[in-house]
Amino acid sequence: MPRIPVMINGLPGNVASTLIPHLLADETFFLVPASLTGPGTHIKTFHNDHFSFDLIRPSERDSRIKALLSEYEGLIAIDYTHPSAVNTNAIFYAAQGIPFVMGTTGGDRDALLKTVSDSAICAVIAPNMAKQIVGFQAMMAYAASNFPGLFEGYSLRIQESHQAGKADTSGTAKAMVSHFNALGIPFTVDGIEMERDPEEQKKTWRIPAEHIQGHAWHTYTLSSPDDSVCFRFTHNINGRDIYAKGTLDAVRFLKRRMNETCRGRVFSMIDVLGG
Ligand SMILES: NC(=O)C1=CN([C@@H]2O[C@H](COP(=O)(O)OP(=O)(O)OC[C@H]3O[C@@H](n4cnc5c(N)ncnc54)[C@H](OP(=O)(O)O)[C@@H]3O)[C@@H](O)[C@H]2O)C=CC1
Ligand SMILES: O=C(O)C1=N[C@H](C(=O)O)C[C@H](O)C1
Repeated sequence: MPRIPVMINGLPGNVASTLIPHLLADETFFLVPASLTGPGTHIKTFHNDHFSFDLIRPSERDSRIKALLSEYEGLIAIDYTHPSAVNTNAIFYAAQGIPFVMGTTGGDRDALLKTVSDSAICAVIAPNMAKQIVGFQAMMAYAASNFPGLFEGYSLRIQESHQAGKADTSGTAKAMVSHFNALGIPFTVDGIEMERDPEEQKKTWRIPAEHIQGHAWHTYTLSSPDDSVCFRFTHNINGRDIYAKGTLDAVRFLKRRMNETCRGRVFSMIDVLGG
């Protein structure tokens, strides 16, 4: 089987950089030596221990993409960029016929789905690529559709802590809100409590010092009206390696769907888990 050419967009960002060794170590993939980067990035190349990438700013991408697409036929993009870039990047991929895995959170999610469904490509879009968290999301989706109103009357607290540089409220936490709504709890995403203060993260949350710059801690607490019952769901991720495996699975999944001539479809990570 020929290798799948993969373009990691969002270098030199944190998650995009974390993916490099995982892609290089897997013989399914061929790493494209170029990456879409932000308008404020002034370096022209990004090197890590084993590889060097041309960084392409938004103003340059239209003139650069044709050559890349003819050299790396069947290219699939992985996007870990910035919430402000989600929609413009998706429009770019769709216009260029590039199937993509969108890990980036934020933006206008309805418009994002429409961009893909109106296009000739498919995409995997998910605010969390960590397979075990996706499994938890699938359990919540199952409960929401099979036991509507199960937690009626309960109150809900959603707390999340991420590195100070994170631009938006956790996309994972936001996605969970709809499941809790279906379970009978009126809650809006404005109610999500965000922690971005490194001092609080160390003192109150007890997040290890070495992960203050890269962590994703989430807790969902449900309390009965008289406080006699409490349910608490917690997933605490240190570092970013956990996202790599799911992302690579998503690329493989997407390649299979495109080979089956599937077009204009959006898949979630729950679809990817199911194969
Ligand atoms: N789905 C998942 O499992 C996960 C999703 N995420 C999400 O991924 C995204 C990236 O996270 P993280 O790596 O920590 O963020 P970083 O800020 O570390 O990296 C983002 C990178 O994207 C670049 N960028 C900005 N605008 C554009 C653009 N228009 N086109 C291409 N690149 C651009 C930035 O450049 P510059 O600095 O110049 O702006 C930066 O290099 C976030 O939305 C985060 O929530 C994170 C972890 C897991
Ligand atoms: O920015 C991050 O770091 C993460 N972003 C995603 C989110 O917004 O939910 C996934 C994970 O929480 C890490």
